[in-house]
Amino acid sequence: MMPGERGQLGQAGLLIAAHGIKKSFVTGQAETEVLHGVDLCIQSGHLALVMGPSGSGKTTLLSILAGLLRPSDGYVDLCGERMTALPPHRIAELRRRRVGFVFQTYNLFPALTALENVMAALRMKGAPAGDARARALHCLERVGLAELVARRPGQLSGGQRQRVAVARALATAPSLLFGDEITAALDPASGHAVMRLLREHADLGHAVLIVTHDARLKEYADHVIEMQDGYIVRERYTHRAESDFDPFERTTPS
Ligand SMILES: Nc1ncnc2c1ncn2[C@@H]1O[C@H](COP(=O)(O)OP(=O)(O)OP(=O)(O)O)[C@@H](O)[C@H]1O
Repeated sequence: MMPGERGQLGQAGLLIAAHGIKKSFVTGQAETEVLHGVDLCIQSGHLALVMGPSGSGKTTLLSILAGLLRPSDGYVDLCGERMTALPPHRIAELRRRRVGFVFQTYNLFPALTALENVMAALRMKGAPAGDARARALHCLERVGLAELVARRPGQLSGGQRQRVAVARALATAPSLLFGDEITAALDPASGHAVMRLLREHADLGHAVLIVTHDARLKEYADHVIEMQDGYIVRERYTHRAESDFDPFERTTPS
Protein backbone atom coordinates (compact mmCIF):
# COMPACT_ATOMS: atom_id res chain seq x y z
CA MET A 1 0.00 0.00 0.00
CA MET A 2 1.88 3.08 -1.18
CA PRO A 3 -0.37 6.12 -1.42
CA GLY A 4 -1.45 7.25 2.03
CA GLU A 5 0.94 4.84 3.73
CA ARG A 6 2.10 6.32 7.00
CA GLY A 7 5.82 6.79 7.53
CA GLN A 8 7.27 3.78 9.35
CA LEU A 9 8.66 4.95 12.63
CA GLY A 10 11.99 4.35 14.19
CA GLN A 11 12.46 4.85 17.92
CA ALA A 12 10.15 7.40 19.54
CA GLY A 13 8.59 8.59 16.27
CA LEU A 14 11.91 9.40 14.65
CA LEU A 15 12.22 8.92 10.90
CA ILE A 16 15.86 10.04 10.93
CA ALA A 17 18.36 9.71 13.75
CA ALA A 18 21.89 10.73 12.77
CA HIS A 19 24.84 10.86 15.13
CA GLY A 20 28.42 12.10 14.81
CA ILE A 21 28.21 12.68 11.06
CA LYS A 22 31.53 13.73 9.54
CA LYS A 23 32.33 14.08 5.88
CA SER A 24 35.64 14.74 4.19
CA PHE A 25 36.29 15.24 0.49
CA VAL A 26 39.62 14.57 -1.16
CA THR A 27 40.60 17.00 -3.90
CA GLY A 28 44.07 16.43 -5.36
CA GLN A 29 46.45 15.89 -2.43
CA ALA A 30 44.24 17.69 0.10
CA GLU A 31 41.52 16.24 2.29
CA THR A 32 38.99 18.72 3.63
CA GLU A 33 36.43 17.97 6.32
CA VAL A 34 33.16 19.77 5.52
CA LEU A 35 30.93 18.21 8.24
CA HIS A 36 32.50 18.00 11.68
CA GLY A 37 30.26 15.69 13.73
CA VAL A 38 26.61 16.52 13.19
CA ASP A 39 23.81 15.08 15.35
CA LEU A 40 20.25 15.39 14.06
CA CYS A 41 16.83 13.82 14.60
CA ILE A 42 13.80 14.33 12.37
CA GLN A 43 10.40 13.39 13.72
CA SER A 44 7.49 11.84 11.92
CA GLY A 45 4.91 14.50 10.99
CA HIS A 46 7.51 17.26 10.79
CA LEU A 47 8.50 19.57 7.98
CA ALA A 48 12.11 20.56 8.65
CA LEU A 49 14.25 23.22 6.98
CA VAL A 50 18.03 23.21 6.74
CA MET A 51 19.29 26.77 6.38
CA GLY A 52 22.65 28.53 6.47
CA PRO A 53 25.26 30.31 4.34
CA SER A 54 26.51 28.94 1.03
CA GLY A 55 29.15 26.26 1.59
CA SER A 56 28.07 25.50 5.16
CA GLY A 57 27.39 21.83 4.33
CA LYS A 58 23.61 21.74 3.88
CA THR A 59 23.50 19.74 0.63
CA THR A 60 26.24 17.40 1.83
CA LEU A 61 24.24 16.67 5.00
CA LEU A 62 21.01 16.16 3.02
CA SER A 63 22.78 13.76 0.65
CA ILE A 64 24.10 11.73 3.58
CA LEU A 65 20.71 11.58 5.33
CA ALA A 66 19.08 10.50 2.06
CA GLY A 67 21.62 7.71 1.53
CA LEU A 68 23.15 9.25 -1.59
CA LEU A 69 26.53 9.85 0.03
CA ARG A 70 28.36 7.86 2.71
CA PRO A 71 29.59 9.76 5.77
CA SER A 72 33.27 9.46 6.67
CA ASP A 73 32.20 8.82 10.26
CA GLY A 74 28.98 8.53 12.30
CA TYR A 75 25.73 6.72 11.57
CA VAL A 76 22.27 7.36 10.13
CA ASP A 77 19.15 5.44 11.13
CA LEU A 78 16.42 5.83 8.52
CA CYS A 79 12.92 4.61 9.39
CA GLY A 80 14.43 2.53 12.18
CA GLU A 81 17.11 0.87 9.99
CA ARG A 82 20.83 1.53 10.48
CA MET A 83 21.30 2.70 6.88
CA THR A 84 25.01 3.44 7.18
CA ALA A 85 25.70 -0.23 8.04
CA LEU A 86 23.98 -1.51 4.88
CA PRO A 87 25.72 -2.48 1.61
CA PRO A 88 25.02 -0.17 -1.38
CA HIS A 89 22.29 -2.35 -2.94
CA ARG A 90 20.36 -2.45 0.37
CA ILE A 91 20.67 1.34 0.72
CA ALA A 92 19.31 1.73 -2.82
CA GLU A 93 16.44 -0.58 -1.93
CA LEU A 94 15.67 1.37 1.27
CA ARG A 95 15.69 4.61 -0.74
CA ARG A 96 13.32 3.13 -3.31
CA ARG A 97 10.88 2.05 -0.61
CA ARG A 98 11.02 5.06 1.70
CA VAL A 99 12.52 8.14 0.09
CA GLY A 100 11.45 10.78 -2.41
CA PHE A 101 13.59 13.59 -3.83
CA VAL A 102 13.11 16.96 -5.44
CA PHE A 103 16.39 18.44 -6.64
CA GLN A 104 17.18 21.79 -8.25
CA THR A 105 18.12 19.92 -11.42
CA TYR A 106 14.71 18.13 -11.43
CA ASN A 107 16.18 14.85 -12.77
CA LEU A 108 13.23 14.30 -15.11
CA PHE A 109 13.48 11.92 -18.07
CA PRO A 110 13.70 14.30 -21.08
CA ALA A 111 12.05 11.87 -23.54
CA LEU A 112 8.99 11.24 -21.35
CA THR A 113 5.98 13.50 -20.90
CA ALA A 114 5.14 15.00 -17.51
CA LEU A 115 2.53 12.26 -17.04
CA GLU A 116 4.96 9.50 -18.04
CA ASN A 117 7.63 10.90 -15.71
CA VAL A 118 5.31 10.67 -12.71
CA MET A 119 3.95 7.29 -13.84
CA ALA A 120 7.51 5.94 -14.15
CA ALA A 121 8.13 6.53 -10.43
CA LEU A 122 4.93 4.68 -9.53
CA ARG A 123 5.63 1.81 -11.94
CA MET A 124 9.11 1.41 -10.38
CA LYS A 125 7.35 0.85 -7.06
CA GLY A 126 5.17 -1.83 -8.62
CA ALA A 127 1.90 0.07 -9.25
CA PRO A 128 -0.20 -1.40 -12.12
CA ALA A 129 -0.34 0.84 -15.23
CA GLY A 130 -3.98 1.91 -14.77
CA ASP A 131 -3.50 2.86 -11.11
CA ALA A 132 -0.23 4.63 -11.88
CA ARG A 133 -1.90 6.71 -14.58
CA ALA A 134 -4.80 7.75 -12.36
CA ARG A 135 -2.56 8.64 -9.43
CA ALA A 136 -0.06 10.49 -11.65
CA LEU A 137 -2.89 12.57 -13.17
CA HIS A 138 -4.22 13.35 -9.70
CA CYS A 139 -0.78 14.47 -8.45
CA LEU A 140 -0.11 16.63 -11.51
CA GLU A 141 -3.52 18.23 -11.03
CA ARG A 142 -2.65 19.01 -7.40
CA VAL A 143 0.45 20.93 -8.47
CA GLY A 144 -1.61 22.86 -11.05
CA LEU A 145 -0.36 21.11 -14.20
CA ALA A 146 -3.53 19.33 -15.34
CA GLU A 147 -3.37 21.09 -18.73
CA LEU A 148 0.31 20.27 -19.36
CA VAL A 149 0.54 16.54 -18.64
CA ALA A 150 1.38 15.66 -22.26
CA ARG A 151 4.38 18.01 -22.48
CA ARG A 152 7.98 16.87 -22.25
CA PRO A 153 10.36 18.62 -19.80
CA GLY A 154 11.94 20.59 -22.68
CA GLN A 155 8.51 22.10 -23.43
CA LEU A 156 7.99 23.30 -19.84
CA SER A 157 9.33 26.30 -17.91
CA GLY A 158 11.77 25.82 -15.01
CA GLY A 159 8.98 26.33 -12.48
CA GLN A 160 6.68 23.87 -14.29
CA ARG A 161 9.46 21.27 -14.37
CA GLN A 162 9.97 21.82 -10.66
CA ARG A 163 6.28 21.13 -10.08
CA VAL A 164 6.46 17.90 -12.13
CA ALA A 165 9.35 16.86 -9.86
CA VAL A 166 7.22 17.65 -6.79
CA ALA A 167 4.27 15.68 -8.21
CA ARG A 168 6.57 12.75 -8.91
CA ALA A 169 8.04 12.82 -5.40
CA LEU A 170 4.62 13.02 -3.72
CA ALA A 171 3.05 10.35 -5.95
CA THR A 172 4.80 7.46 -4.19
CA ALA A 173 3.93 8.79 -0.70
CA PRO A 174 7.51 8.50 0.60
CA SER A 175 8.11 8.28 4.37
CA LEU A 176 10.82 10.87 3.84
CA LEU A 177 10.80 13.56 1.21
CA PHE A 178 14.05 15.44 0.64
CA GLY A 179 14.17 18.69 -1.29
CA ASP A 180 17.01 21.01 -2.29
CA GLU A 181 15.87 24.59 -2.98
CA ILE A 182 12.43 23.23 -3.79
CA THR A 183 10.77 26.64 -4.34
CA ALA A 184 13.69 28.46 -5.98
CA ALA A 185 12.22 28.35 -9.49
CA LEU A 186 8.63 29.01 -8.44
CA ASP A 187 6.53 32.19 -8.49
CA PRO A 188 4.90 33.12 -5.15
CA ALA A 189 1.54 31.45 -5.88
CA SER A 190 3.15 28.19 -7.04
CA GLY A 191 5.56 28.26 -4.09
CA HIS A 192 2.63 28.57 -1.74
CA ALA A 193 0.76 25.72 -3.45
CA VAL A 194 3.79 23.41 -3.33
CA MET A 195 4.54 24.17 0.32
CA ARG A 196 0.91 23.50 1.25
CA LEU A 197 1.15 20.06 -0.42
CA LEU A 198 4.40 19.30 1.40
CA ARG A 199 2.82 20.44 4.66
CA GLU A 200 -0.10 18.04 4.04
CA HIS A 201 2.41 15.28 3.27
CA ALA A 202 4.15 15.82 6.62
CA ASP A 203 0.80 15.97 8.41
CA LEU A 204 0.09 12.41 7.20
CA GLY A 205 2.90 11.24 9.49
CA HIS A 206 5.74 11.40 6.96
CA ALA A 207 8.65 13.82 7.19
CA VAL A 208 9.85 16.49 4.78
CA LEU A 209 13.39 17.88 4.91
CA ILE A 210 14.22 20.85 2.73
CA VAL A 211 17.46 22.74 2.17
CA THR A 212 16.60 26.36 1.47
CA HIS A 213 17.74 29.97 1.54
CA ASP A 214 14.10 31.12 1.51
CA ALA A 215 13.12 32.41 4.96
CA ARG A 216 9.43 32.51 3.94
CA LEU A 217 9.32 28.72 4.18
CA LYS A 218 9.72 28.94 7.98
CA GLU A 219 5.99 29.59 8.17
CA TYR A 220 5.40 25.99 7.07
CA ALA A 221 8.08 24.43 9.25
CA ASP A 222 8.02 22.58 12.56
CA HIS A 223 11.78 22.39 12.84
CA VAL A 224 14.43 24.83 11.60
CA ILE A 225 18.07 23.72 11.52
CA GLU A 226 20.77 26.31 10.94
CA MET A 227 24.23 25.31 9.73
CA GLN A 228 27.50 27.15 9.63
CA ASP A 229 30.98 25.91 8.64
CA GLY A 230 29.99 22.24 8.84
CA TYR A 231 28.23 22.43 12.21
CA ILE A 232 24.60 22.76 13.28
CA VAL A 233 24.77 26.05 15.17
CA ARG A 234 21.08 26.41 16.06
CA GLU A 235 17.94 24.28 16.03
CA ARG A 236 14.46 25.55 16.69
CA TYR A 237 11.09 23.80 16.94
CA THR A 238 8.50 26.29 15.80
CA HIS A 239 4.83 26.63 16.51
CA ARG A 240 3.21 27.12 13.16
CA ALA A 241 0.85 30.08 12.82
CA GLU A 242 -2.76 28.98 13.28
CA SER A 243 -4.01 31.91 11.16
CA ASP A 244 -4.36 31.72 7.40
CA PHE A 245 -1.46 34.15 7.02
CA ASP A 246 0.19 33.61 3.66
CA PRO A 247 3.94 34.34 3.53
CA PHE A 248 4.09 34.03 -0.25
CA GLU A 249 1.17 36.26 -1.06
CA ARG A 250 2.40 38.87 1.43
CA THR A 251 5.44 39.48 -0.76
CA THR A 252 3.54 39.41 -4.05
CA PRO A 253 3.71 42.88 -5.63
CA SER A 254 0.28 44.52 -5.65
N1 LIG B 1 32.21 16.39 -4.14
C1 LIG B 1 32.87 17.35 -3.48
N2 LIG B 1 34.22 17.40 -3.52
C2 LIG B 1 34.90 18.34 -2.83
N3 LIG B 1 34.32 19.31 -2.08
C3 LIG B 1 32.98 19.31 -2.01
C4 LIG B 1 32.18 18.35 -2.70
N4 LIG B 1 30.86 18.60 -2.43
C5 LIG B 1 30.85 19.67 -1.63
N5 LIG B 1 32.11 20.10 -1.36
C6 LIG B 1 32.49 21.24 -0.50
O1 LIG B 1 31.85 21.05 0.76
C7 LIG B 1 31.41 22.29 1.30
C8 LIG B 1 29.92 22.20 1.60
O2 LIG B 1 29.21 22.09 0.37
P1 LIG B 1 27.61 21.99 0.31
O3 LIG B 1 27.21 21.86 -1.12
O4 LIG B 1 27.18 20.93 1.25
O5 LIG B 1 27.20 23.43 0.89
P2 LIG B 1 25.78 24.14 0.92
O6 LIG B 1 25.62 24.68 2.30
O7 LIG B 1 24.73 23.21 0.42
O8 LIG B 1 26.01 25.33 -0.11
P3 LIG B 1 24.96 26.09 -1.11
O9 LIG B 1 24.01 26.86 -0.22
O10 LIG B 1 25.88 27.01 -1.88
O11 LIG B 1 24.33 25.06 -1.97
C9 LIG B 1 31.77 23.35 0.27
O12 LIG B 1 32.96 23.99 0.66
C10 LIG B 1 31.96 22.56 -1.01
O13 LIG B 1 32.91 23.21 -1.85
